[in-house]
Amino acid sequence: MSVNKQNQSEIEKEAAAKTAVSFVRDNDIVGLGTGSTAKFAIEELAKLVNNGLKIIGVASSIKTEELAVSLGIPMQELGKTSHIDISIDGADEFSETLDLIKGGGGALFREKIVASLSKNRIIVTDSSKKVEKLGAFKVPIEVIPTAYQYVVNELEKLNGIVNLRYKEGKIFISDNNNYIVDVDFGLIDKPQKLSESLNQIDGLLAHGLFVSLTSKIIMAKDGQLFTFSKD
Ligand SMILES: O=C[C@H](O)[C@H](O)[C@H](O)COP(=O)(O)O
Repeated sequence: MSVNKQNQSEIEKEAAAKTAVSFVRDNDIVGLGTGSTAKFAIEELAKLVNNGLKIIGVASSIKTEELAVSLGIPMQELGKTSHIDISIDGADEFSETLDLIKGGGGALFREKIVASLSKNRIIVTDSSKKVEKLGAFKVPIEVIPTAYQYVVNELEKLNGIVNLRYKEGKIFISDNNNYIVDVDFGLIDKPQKLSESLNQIDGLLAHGLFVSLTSKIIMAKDGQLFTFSKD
């Protein structure tokens, strides 16, 4: 990406994130996403908290927890949370049907739990994330190491090309001490069907296809805001 394109994408991410934060109300329990776009939302929320907004944050990753705590946002453990009023998170790809691919940063499992607990699920993105059909971005899948080879076999039966994720020369380990595989299924015609097939595989903890888990997507492009929602 050229420097200008990169700047443009950062500007778009920030604009979308700040808009999403305007939906947060006093006393909300707020799900905090992971990644470079969610980070803008967390920083904006922290400013409001320091000016008196009363919220409790719930983090979708260790990195987000550390950031939110360092900025002074009061936090509650995900495992002790039964309800989230609003969550704000990023995505790696989205379609106008509000289906997403997430997990580029490896946080998909906790992000899915946060989204599942949330009443109002807002996704914030720059314009590079919008696609006609999901699938150019390989689907991140979290795998319990003991089941690794079995899960690979099952993913190959679904015509997936499986790549174990590495970081800095070492196998990437998720916040939950599992592996991540990035799986190329080609362009995905039926995300719901693929999601259901993946959900059947023992040892596959979570996959990055988010279907029916989004209320609204806020995308910024060329200084304008675009909103995608079911209603
Ligand atoms: O695991 C990471 C998350 O799903 C992120 O929300 C996703 O990768 C988008 O990240 P970014 O906002 O940095 O593009």
